Amino acid sequence: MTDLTQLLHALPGAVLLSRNDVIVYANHASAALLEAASPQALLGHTTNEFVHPLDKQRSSERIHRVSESADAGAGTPNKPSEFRIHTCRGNLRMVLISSVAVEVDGAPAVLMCGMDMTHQSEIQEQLRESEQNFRRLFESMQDVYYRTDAQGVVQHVGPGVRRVLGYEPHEIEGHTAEAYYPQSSDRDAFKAAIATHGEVADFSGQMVRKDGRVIDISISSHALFDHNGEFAGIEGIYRDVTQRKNLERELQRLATTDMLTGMTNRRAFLDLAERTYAQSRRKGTAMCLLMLDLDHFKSVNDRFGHLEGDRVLVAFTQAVRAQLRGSDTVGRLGGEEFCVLLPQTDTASAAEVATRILAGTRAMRLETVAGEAFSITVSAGLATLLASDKSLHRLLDRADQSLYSAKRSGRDRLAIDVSTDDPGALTL
Ligand SMILES: Nc1nc2c(ncn2[C@@H]2O[C@H](COP(=O)(O)OP(=O)(O)OP(=O)(O)O)[C@@H](O)[C@H]2O)c(=O)[nH]1
Repeated sequence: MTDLTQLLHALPGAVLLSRNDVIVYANHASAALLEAASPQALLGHTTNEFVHPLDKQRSSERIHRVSESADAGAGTPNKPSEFRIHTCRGNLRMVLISSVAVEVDGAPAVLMCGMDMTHQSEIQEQLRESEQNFRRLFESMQDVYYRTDAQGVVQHVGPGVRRVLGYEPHEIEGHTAEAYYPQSSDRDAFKAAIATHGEVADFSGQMVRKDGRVIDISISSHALFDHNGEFAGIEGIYRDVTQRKNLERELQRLATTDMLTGMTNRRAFLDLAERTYAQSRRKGTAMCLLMLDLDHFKSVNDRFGHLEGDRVLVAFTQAVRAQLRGSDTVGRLGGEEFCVLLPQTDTASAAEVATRILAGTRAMRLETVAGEAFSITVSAGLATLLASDKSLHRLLDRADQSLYSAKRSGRDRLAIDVSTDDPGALTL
């Protein structure tokens, strides 16, 4: 027994022996755990003295049960359980305790062993706190987190989906993501990008909300692979960028529109004409430019004032617009000079349009705010894209020259570029 006592003293785990709840033996590790001066200092104290008031009842019940479980000898140890313990110095510790009924020197006793879990408990608390922080962040995130399987079926979607798409997460989970894309081409382009690069960042697309409204979204995602390297799905986030897109669209509109007439401004018109020119050359399709310039517009300003002049410009551009197809574009090149871009149009058709514009302008019944009636006329110069044209500027120049010739020969008329080899080309 003496040898065994020496061994128990050397044991790193805390061991206590109690009889009628009074400590009759304590090893060095238990003195260290309870911050007692020595093992002897613990003798005569009850074990319950050290237990935190909130854990006292549970502790007494367990010791009572374990004592009763013994039938004339060693009983079954109870399951280890954590208890808050106050040390002799008043420090709080979390201790994992297990006890068993024993018989020592012919009398029943309870043998307890304890392990200090204070540190582990702190780690758990930190983990819990970090988990709670993560959850809070996840719940309040503006972005919607989502994960699909290899077939595109949504496995998980974050709570942000309520705000962005108006659905509860469970209404989305289990369905394929395709259902929420108004244009399948968006989803196809997204899948192709993921297949090629394994990820996409700030990918633009559109989605349909539960209430039917189409919103602009931006997606950042990456492909998932299983441990065999097989494609296992997609994980990422998307966010509602409708406001940003609307703002961008508005800025784009402002940057490309002439404020007075609402027609395309000079820079945007020339950009579009450049693109149309390149496309016509590539595809070998026809294209015409029609230059328009109001006649003696200075006299309108001089007679009625600049504001009346502005109203004439607005009325004139609306009258021009009314004669055109949706694919034609009116650009305000400056002042009272306009240009009409007529893609996929031959000279004869463009001349018909020009003649209608001239007649329409002539027929406009204008009236000042003060009620004075007047009318205006316009001169037009038409040029058709030629195989020999090396740049858009060549075409613009020829349309300009024609306009000059219309002005010189009396105004209120159309002049067609004479260098055109189109058989429908005429100088009116
Ligand atoms: N009201 C108004 N007038 C403008 C605007 N831009 C240019 N103008 C005027 O348009 C007139 C153009 O005059 P001119 O270039 O001499 O040409 P015109 O009088 O139309 O004569 P022709 O072109 O030779 O038939 C000038 O009086 C400009 O002040 C505008 O935004 N608003």
